Formats: sequence, structure tokens, C-alpha cells
Amino acid sequence: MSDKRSGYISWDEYFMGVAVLSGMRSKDPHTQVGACIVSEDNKILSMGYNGFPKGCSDDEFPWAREGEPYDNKYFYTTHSELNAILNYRGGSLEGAKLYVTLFPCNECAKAIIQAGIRTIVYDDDKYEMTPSVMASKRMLDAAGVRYYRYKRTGREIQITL
Ligand SMILES: Nc1ccn([C@H]2C[C@H](O)[C@@H](COP(=O)(O)O)O2)c(=O)n1
Ligand SMILES: [Zn+2]
Repeated sequence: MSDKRSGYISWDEYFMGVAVLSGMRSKDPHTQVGACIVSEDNKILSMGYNGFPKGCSDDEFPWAREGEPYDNKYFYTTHSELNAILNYRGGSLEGAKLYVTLFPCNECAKAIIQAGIRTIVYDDDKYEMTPSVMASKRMLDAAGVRYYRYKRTGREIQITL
């Protein structure tokens, strides 16, 4: 009986890879974010990326980062984490794990907590010093939601199909 193959990717590499792939659908010219929600027994439950809601055209709504709030993207973009939660058509997300390429903001932290997600695996945390992310961590800590940074292996695959 031959021994099993070695060098296969870990669950974290697999699901973070799915999150990265999801983010490749984002039309945001500055920051593309992807998310993947997984059950406690490692089944993929949902995926999402940052973008405008259904019916809000990527070619008509603003992708600007500056200017009046009504004329920049922040009022309009649905974050990848919220999209992944809303895309889930099953029952409960209680106890699920969220893989996301960028640390959740305070608004997404509320949705994550209320959805019952218990663990967050994140890759980038470039906004860690912002009040939004500091408030996010404050709520996640209070709610007992665990989060840890994805440990890059250096052999991350470059997905070019
Ligand atoms: N955890 C996050 C943080 C941000 N987003 C989205 C919201 C915007 O579309 C974009 C951030 O834009 P930037 O301020 O970097 O130009 O990423 C998200 O989906 N999840
Ligand atoms: Zn958010």
C-alpha cells in the first residue's frame, strides 16, 4: 500500500486560497477583499467579495476614495464579510469560521458576532490603527470571537488559470 502524498496544502491555505480567489472578482480599483465561511467540519458554506449591492451598477456608482461621502464608494460598497454572510442560503452560521483577506471593520464585526461566527482567520491588517478596526477588535474580544493571522507559507500559489 503506497504512502499518502506529502506536501498537500493545509486547511488554512486551502480556505484562504478560496478567499483570495473570491477577492479576484472585486471591481474595487484600490482594495480587493475576499471572504470564505467554513463549517466546524471544514465544509465551505459561503463566499463573498467587496462590491456594490445587486442593481447598483459597477459602472455608475462611485469607486472614488475621496470627495463628498455621497460621491465616494464607502456609503455603497458591501464588504466581503457581509456579502459572505448574506450569500449563505443555509440555516445557521453558528460556530462557523471566517477566512478573510483583510481584517474586518467594526460594522462587519457586528454582523460576524450576531451571525454566530466564532473564529476569524485574516491575512492583511493594514487598517489596524484605525478606530474602525480597533473598535472591531474590542467587540470581537468582548464577544469571545477568536481571530488569528494566516501564517503565510511562502509557497502561496499564484492562481493564473
Ligand atoms: N475588512 C474589509 C475592509 C474593507 N472592505 C472593502 C470596503 C472597500 O470596498 C474596500 C476598502 O477600500 P480602501 O479604503 O482600502 O480603498 O474594501 C472589505 O470588504 N472588508
Ligand atoms: Zn466591513
